[in-house]
Amino acid sequence: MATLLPFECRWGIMATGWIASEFAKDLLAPPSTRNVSDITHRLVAAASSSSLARASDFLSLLPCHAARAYGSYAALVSDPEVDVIYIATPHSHHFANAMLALKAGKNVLCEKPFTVNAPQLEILMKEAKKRGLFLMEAVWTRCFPVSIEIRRLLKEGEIGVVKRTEARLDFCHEPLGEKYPGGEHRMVNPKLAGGALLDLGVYALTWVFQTLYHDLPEEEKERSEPKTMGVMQMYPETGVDADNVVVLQFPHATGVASSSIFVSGDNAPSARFLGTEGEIQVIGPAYRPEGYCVIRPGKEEKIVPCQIPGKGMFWEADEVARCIRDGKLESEIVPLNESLVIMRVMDTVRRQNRLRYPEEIETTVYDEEREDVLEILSGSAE
Ligand SMILES: NC(=O)C1=CN([C@@H]2O[C@H](COP(=O)(O)OP(=O)(O)OC[C@H]3O[C@@H](n4cnc5c(N)ncnc54)[C@H](OP(=O)(O)O)[C@@H]3O)[C@@H](O)[C@H]2O)C=CC1
Ligand SMILES: O=C1OC[C@@H](O)[C@H](O)[C@H]1O
Repeated sequence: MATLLPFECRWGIMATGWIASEFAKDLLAPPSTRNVSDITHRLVAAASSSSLARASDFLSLLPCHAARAYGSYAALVSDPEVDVIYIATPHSHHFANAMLALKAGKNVLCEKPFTVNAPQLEILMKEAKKRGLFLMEAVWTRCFPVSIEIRRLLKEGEIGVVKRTEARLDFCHEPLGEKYPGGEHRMVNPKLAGGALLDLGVYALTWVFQTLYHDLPEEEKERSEPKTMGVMQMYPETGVDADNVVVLQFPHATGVASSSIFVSGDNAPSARFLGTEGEIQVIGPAYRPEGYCVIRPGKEEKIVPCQIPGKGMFWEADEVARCIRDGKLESEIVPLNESLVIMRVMDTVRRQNRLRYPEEIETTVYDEEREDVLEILSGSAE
């Protein structure tokens, strides 16, 4: 009997910072450790905009001996062996970097938040569609089996009708002054589109949208874009938001999403789905759910821990591989339109709080010279 070989997805990694390295390690973990046998991943190449040596160093720490190192992103997107580019640069650069990859004919998985604003994302979506390429925001959380399981439970009425979702991501683990000296770190740097909302709030909003919007019938989604009201407290040194609370009014339910670098996380659940017959709580941080708890009046609490054999980024990579294998241009788990609606919500909250980034990174104009402009702007040019 013929055995079907797994589909091999060939990756190029753009940038060599922290998350690029975490992603690469997960990508190269044997799929069997998570009971996956239909696809495999190969890391074909990685590029650094700083130097070729940095890309080589990055690869030398990984078990991928034949992978090629490039000293520019342009060289990476020209590699004919690469099927999909994973973009792991700061927020400010996503639009230009994704355009570079799409224009070179590459499928794209782009780190969160997708872009600086919704109009930039609309341009990326048009470009991908025009070229018949796959495009997805790397909201890895959505691809966790536990997220899929929670969505199923809510859909099946485990806690009745969900009337409110509350989600939060508070990320102050150290005194702020020590963590972000000089305000240069991407978390607080306006030139890199920093701030709690774009960096962390996107996860809290993801839980609101996965539970109050994702499973609505398509024809209902258009009239269900929520009314949005958000407040922010600013990081004094740089003027980006350090703390925010966003209230979303859907026709059928309410969402509250908050995120902060001022507040330290505690043991409270990172998300609560409140229904007419009980609630489900997410255990673990909003970006990396480790389990859930079902609470119903008069019944025993049910705690369900979920195993994560690694960091958990392989599940989004698996989703990308399967979509590419099946010729899909977008993922049903992380749909483009949902990323766009969330981006619009973040635009609204920024407008309400007068948080605007430098024009050079809010722009919807793309030209190849932009790469240099961005480097000068963020002070990273050598
Ligand atoms: N999914 C998740 O859990 C996480 C996602 N993220 C997201 O990943 C992205 C990157 O975050 P992270 O890895 O922490 O950031 P890092 O600062 O560690 O890395 C960013 C990399 O981008 C490249 N880069 C290109 N231009 C610039 C520039 N002007 N300034 C700084 N870096 C530049 C650099 O790589 P090179 O020099 O090689 O080109 C740099 O190493 C962000 O979008 C962030 O929101 C971050 C953390 C967790
Ligand atoms: O995406 C993220 O996840 C949580 C943190 O590790 C990180 O700062 C943020 O960018």
